[in-house]
This record gives sequence, C-alpha cells and structure tokens, in this order.
Amino acid sequence: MNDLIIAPSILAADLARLGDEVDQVIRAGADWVHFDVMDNHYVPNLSFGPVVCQALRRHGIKAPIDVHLMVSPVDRIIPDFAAAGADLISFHPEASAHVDRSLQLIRDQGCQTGLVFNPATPLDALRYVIDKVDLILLMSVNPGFGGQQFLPVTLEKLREARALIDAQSRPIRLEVDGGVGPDNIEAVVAAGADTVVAGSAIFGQPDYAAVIDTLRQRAARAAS
Ligand SMILES: O=C(CO)[C@H](O)[C@H](O)COP(=O)(O)O
Ligand SMILES: [Fe+2]
Repeated sequence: MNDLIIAPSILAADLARLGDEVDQVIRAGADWVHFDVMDNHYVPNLSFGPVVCQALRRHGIKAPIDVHLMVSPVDRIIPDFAAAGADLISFHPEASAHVDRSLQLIRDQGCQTGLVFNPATPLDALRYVIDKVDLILLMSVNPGFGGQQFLPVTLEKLREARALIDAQSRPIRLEVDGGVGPDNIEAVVAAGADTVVAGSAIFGQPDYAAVIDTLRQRAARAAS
C-alpha cells in the first residue's frame, strides 16, 4: 500500500483561529490540508474561497493544500486557487460542462488533478480521462456538510476504484471523504483508500496528535 495520507478538513476547525489550527494539526502529524469549497449552488452551504487559501500560505503553512471544489461552474475559480497556493484541485464531474477541459486547466496551472464522486454517482466519468487524473476522491457522505455519518456502500466503491487504479501504469491516489474516523479507518484502508479526509474526528478532539496516532495505528491494522 502507498503511505497513508491524512488530510484534516478545515471545515471542522475553529475558523476564528484558522492559521493556528492548521499549524497545530500539521505539527500533530497530519500530511495535507483538506480545503472544502462550497458555493450555496452546487451544494446547499457556503464556506470559503481563494482568499482564505492565500491567507493560509501567508500565515506560513507549507503543507500541501488539497482543494475540494463543491462549486458549479468550476473553471472560473481554478486559476484563482492555483494562484492562491493550492497543490491539488478536485472537482465533481457533474459540476463541469467539459470535464477533460477542466482537468487540463488544472494541469496547465501547475496543480495536480482530482475527480470527486458523490455516493450515488458511478465512476463512469473516469473512463476516457483517467490519464489526466492524479487523485480519485470518493465521497462517503452527500457533500455540503461536515459531521455526517459514513455511508457503508462506499466500501464497495473503494474496492472498485482500487481495481481501476491498480490497472493503470501510473500512480493515482484514492481518497475518501466524509464521516471517517478511528472506528472505520481500518475498513476504508482495507478497501483500498490511501488518503483519508477527517474533519470532525480530528478537530472535534482536544488532542490532535493523539487522534492522528490512533488513525495511523488503526489504518496499519488493515495492512497486517
Ligand atoms: O467534503 C466534505 C463535506 O462535503 C468534508 O470534507 C467532509 O464532510 C469532512 O468532514 P467530516 O470528516 O466531519 O465528515
Ligand atoms: Fe471534502
């Protein structure tokens, strides 16, 4: 298995102290910053945009920023996130009129690409564009809110995505997002995830290092 990447979703952080929260969670052992962008159109909630991403960079955050766009349309905002310091930009295929063009746009801006699949969305959109995809993100809740219950059907879909990735000749990361924590990380890693988003499971605890250690220990059980 690839090294496990833990990407805390800052949606669940104390947003009044965002820079310090991100510093603290990276010092506690997290790998990436998962940055949820919601537009009150594609999803029924509103979060934050490129100025907040840029503010994290100006604050001195060096960790990769994993931008999860829950916006429609997607193309207009991609260059703004690239300029704001995003490393990876993922979008939902149904939110883009031209998926191949949006993937190319992300690459042209020097970022890595991701495609995101809602719980009820099949993986079909990957069929003709997988050579332009660096990460597949499977939603294990319906997008729009943190703190929801993990949908177990995701495990079957992770296995399907893992088989698809293993048939490729280049590396693609497999990320899972929504309701993941110490109780189910072993199952998602056993099903093929190598990148795990956790929002409320991490920021909802007083000791970030302790919960990240627990996540890694439980994930390691899947490999043994
Ligand atoms: O994309 C998201 C919601 O649309 C979030 O990344 C996700 O909900 C993470 O939060 P939690 O771990 O609390 O479920
Ligand atoms: Fe997300």
